[in-house]
Amino acid sequence: MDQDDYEYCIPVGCYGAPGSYSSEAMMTYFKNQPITVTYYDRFEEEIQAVAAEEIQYGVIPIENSSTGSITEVYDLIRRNNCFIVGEQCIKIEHHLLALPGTRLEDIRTVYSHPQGFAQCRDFFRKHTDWVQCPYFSTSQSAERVQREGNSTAAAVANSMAAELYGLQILVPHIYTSSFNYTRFFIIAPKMNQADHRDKITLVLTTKHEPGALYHVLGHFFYNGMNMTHLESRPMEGHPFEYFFHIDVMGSLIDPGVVKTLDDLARNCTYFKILGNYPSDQGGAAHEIRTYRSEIRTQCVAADP
Ligand SMILES: O=C(O)C(=O)C[C@]1(C(=O)O)C=C[C@@H](O)C=C1
Repeated sequence: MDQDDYEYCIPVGCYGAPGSYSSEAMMTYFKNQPITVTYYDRFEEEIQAVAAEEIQYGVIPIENSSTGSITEVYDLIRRNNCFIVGEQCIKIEHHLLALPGTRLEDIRTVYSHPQGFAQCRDFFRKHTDWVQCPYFSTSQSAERVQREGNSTAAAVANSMAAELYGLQILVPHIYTSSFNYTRFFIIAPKMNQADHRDKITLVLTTKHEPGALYHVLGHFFYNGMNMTHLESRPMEGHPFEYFFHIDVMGSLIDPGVVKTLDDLARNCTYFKILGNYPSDQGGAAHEIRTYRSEIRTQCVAADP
């Protein structure tokens, strides 16, 4: 590789370390594109690096299908000057990893990202004598078990981490829900201008009065815009008042969508578009849509 090749690489930030689910999402999203990766221990450091334009993109988890939103990331994206330019869903398959030769009865301590523990709640209910130690990412938890050479420790992480850090899969598939997916945001210092962007993420506040949110939702309903996510986050210093983070299908290229959002913004006390980007159409997103329509069909069949 010569100097020109290095200059061509896209600088991407990623949470955790090689083998983290975030790195899996990054590799899927940037497949076949030359990237140079900087890993971050904390979501905040990564988001600030994007806002400061130290990296061109950041890959960061936003919500899990079983345990819900990674609320800290919502707050950080809102507070820092960065935009959502893409999304990537991946299937999450946690295993219990330990040093080769470790027996299940030897385990005393388990390391993982808090989401790893939350997504394997039923498994850990059977092992209440183990100390659950929240650590950075799942892959850093695996790396710690290897580095410390501790045969009473284990980590919750994926098979890629097992391979990278020389651990054995002591108990496979320890996640509670077999339908376990995490959605990641791809963030950047500037908005995505791609033609095929079809999803909008925005944040707003309303007056503290009856029906305020109902009127917000009405704008989407009357203009045929499908809302796919609503998250309320507390407003610091204003007890029990909220920022509403909303994902809705639409493109800012469409004048009808722009008019709907203009009208909506006029009725809000705060309004910011955090991104307009192409929705994930990949394998995991397809599995989720298929599962959803199967469930809907079953519900209709059960309720004639
Ligand atoms: O720890 C990792 O490997 C991560 O990429 C973080 C993270 C998360 O924060 O949700 C990502 C996906 C899984 O849901 C579990 C952990």
